[in-house]
Amino acid sequence: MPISLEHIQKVMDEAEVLFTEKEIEGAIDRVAEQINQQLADSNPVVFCVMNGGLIFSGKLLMKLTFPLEQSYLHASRYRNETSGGELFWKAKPEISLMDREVLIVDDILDEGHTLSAIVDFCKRSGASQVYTAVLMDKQHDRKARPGLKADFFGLYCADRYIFGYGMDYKGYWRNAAGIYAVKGM
Ligand SMILES: O=P(O)(O)OC[C@H]1O[C@H](OP(=O)(O)OP(=O)(O)O)[C@H](O)[C@@H]1O
Ligand SMILES: Nc1nc2[nH]cnc2c(=O)[nH]1
Repeated sequence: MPISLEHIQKVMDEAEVLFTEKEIEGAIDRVAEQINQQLADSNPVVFCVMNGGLIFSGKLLMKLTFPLEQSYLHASRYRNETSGGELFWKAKPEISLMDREVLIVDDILDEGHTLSAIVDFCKRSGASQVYTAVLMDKQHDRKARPGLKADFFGLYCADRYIFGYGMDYKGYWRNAAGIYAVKGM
């Protein structure tokens, strides 16, 4: 069934604000500071995980103050749905990862299957070290493996379906300048 714009607007009107733009920008500053301290001499290639990682990557990259290369990859498990399925590669990295330090930047670590599969792929492709950075870490006990964490993360969020700052609700509201939870989800 096609999604109605009325429904999309209603979801925003009824959503709960979890984090304001100011709070998120503070978190991005903190993540950037940690990455600047740890990766400054590593000449990394930084991959944005499309689509959700777009806004966090863009904001983060401008705060990194050392030489790096930037690229993107596109792997999706949700494909505009609100529950995850099989990982589907839409674009694998084009740049060689052989003997490179790699930083993967994504919007959210939920169950972590997406990030784990991307990290495994990078290691199999010859990366010497793979780091991960996510804006949000969702709190629950369904992680792909117990204790799974990103190397760098911005904020913890509740076990709700969230959108904004790159994260979508059915393909919409990636542009929302805050992080919102869908009512009832
Ligand atoms: O930790 P997981 O449970 O694997 O979920 C996290 C992934 O889900 C979202 O991607 P999605 O597949 O929705 O694609 P998108 O980035 O295009 O929204 C998000 O951007 C992460 O990549
Ligand atoms: N937009 C969005 N994508 C996700 N992918 C995994 N969890 C989420 C979530 O809560 N929101």
